[in-house]
Amino acid sequence: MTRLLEATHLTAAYQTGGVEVRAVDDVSVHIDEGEVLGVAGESGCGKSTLGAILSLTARAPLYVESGTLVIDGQSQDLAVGSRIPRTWRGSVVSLLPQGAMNSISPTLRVRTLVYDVMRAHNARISKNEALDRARDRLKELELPVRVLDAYPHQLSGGMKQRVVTIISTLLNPRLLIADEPTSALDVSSQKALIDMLKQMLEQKIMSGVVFVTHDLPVLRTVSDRIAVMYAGKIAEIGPAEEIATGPKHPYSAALLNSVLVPEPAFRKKRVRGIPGSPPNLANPPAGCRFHPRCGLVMPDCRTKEPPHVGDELTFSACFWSAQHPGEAVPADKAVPRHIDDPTELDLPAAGATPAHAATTEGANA
Ligand SMILES: Nc1ncnc2c1ncn2[C@@H]1O[C@H](COP(=O)(O)OP(=O)(O)OP(=O)(O)O)[C@@H](O)[C@H]1O
Repeated sequence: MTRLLEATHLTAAYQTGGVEVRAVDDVSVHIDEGEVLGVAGESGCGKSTLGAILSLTARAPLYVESGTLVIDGQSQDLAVGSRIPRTWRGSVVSLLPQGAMNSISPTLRVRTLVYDVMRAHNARISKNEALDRARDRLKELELPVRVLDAYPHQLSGGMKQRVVTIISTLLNPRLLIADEPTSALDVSSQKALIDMLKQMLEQKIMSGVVFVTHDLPVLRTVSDRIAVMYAGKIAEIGPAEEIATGPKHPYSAALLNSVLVPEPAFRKKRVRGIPGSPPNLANPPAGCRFHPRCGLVMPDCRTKEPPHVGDELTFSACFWSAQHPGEAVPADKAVPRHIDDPTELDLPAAGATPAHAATTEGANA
């Protein structure tokens, strides 16, 4: 397998009103050519922020403190102050942002949007050239060329999302970062979009996809590997089937156990929520960030950073995994039945806004 992306030591924080929320903390991810990497985790765990860093779209109040991307042997430093060449955005990495299909202006035809996007990357491109490129792409993907003449409201939700995906990839980016692309779609439109993304990978329109969603069944269908994030860090990363059927990190096991869908693999399991709530990232717990909610917690978890057990493509960041290498977590042991000391959870005071309720507009706009 050829390596497409090496992203190392990514750290970024939101700085608002004197409070620093480190939403992604020393995360490294690697993607091979042709792979779809799914990113899962509860709301507020840093999925969209990771997407913003990888797609080079982080902007105030989100500041990248450190990190390097290597794509096709070209290295790019991401820390604040680094010069990011214009050519990287759109043609090396491209973002399909959360809610993109609802942010299309209702007064513009799709063809105008295509031209505006292409012109933003190449001021000298003619309208005909831009539209020819879009027409060819629609034909390659067996979609009707007449969508170019439509206004957004004339397209179904599923078609709108496929069109936005096509526009985001007109420059053939090496890596597409898709943030919750299927969340607002019905199941048949979800399937159509996933099939189209796979077709685009086969046709080498792009060479890899980072697919961010909280929807585990969708991730299992679309991803080759899944990264499970918790409180700004990767708890576990591994082949999608292994994560879905034999997770090695207690948090992955707990997350899977709380899925409420009638999928055959999940149907036999007793669905159980995860007690407590994710920590406030302005003040995360010491040691393993999941330790206050973990059923397999041991003394080291409270004070020490957990080791990565495995290799760079497949690992579980966990002391239990270090003692049980290769073993799946027993699902009924992943979380405690009760949490005796709720103060350990760093819950917000009554009436306070949880940290993860803040807007992400700044990061992905
Ligand atoms: N503009 C912002 N200002 C301050 N904090 C923010 C901002 N945007 C996000 N955060 C915080 O950063 C953390 C990570 O947020 P992020 O949106 O990346 O999570 P997520 O996993 O994508 O969540 P969701 O699934 O709800 O989109 C959260 O604690 C959130 O409160």
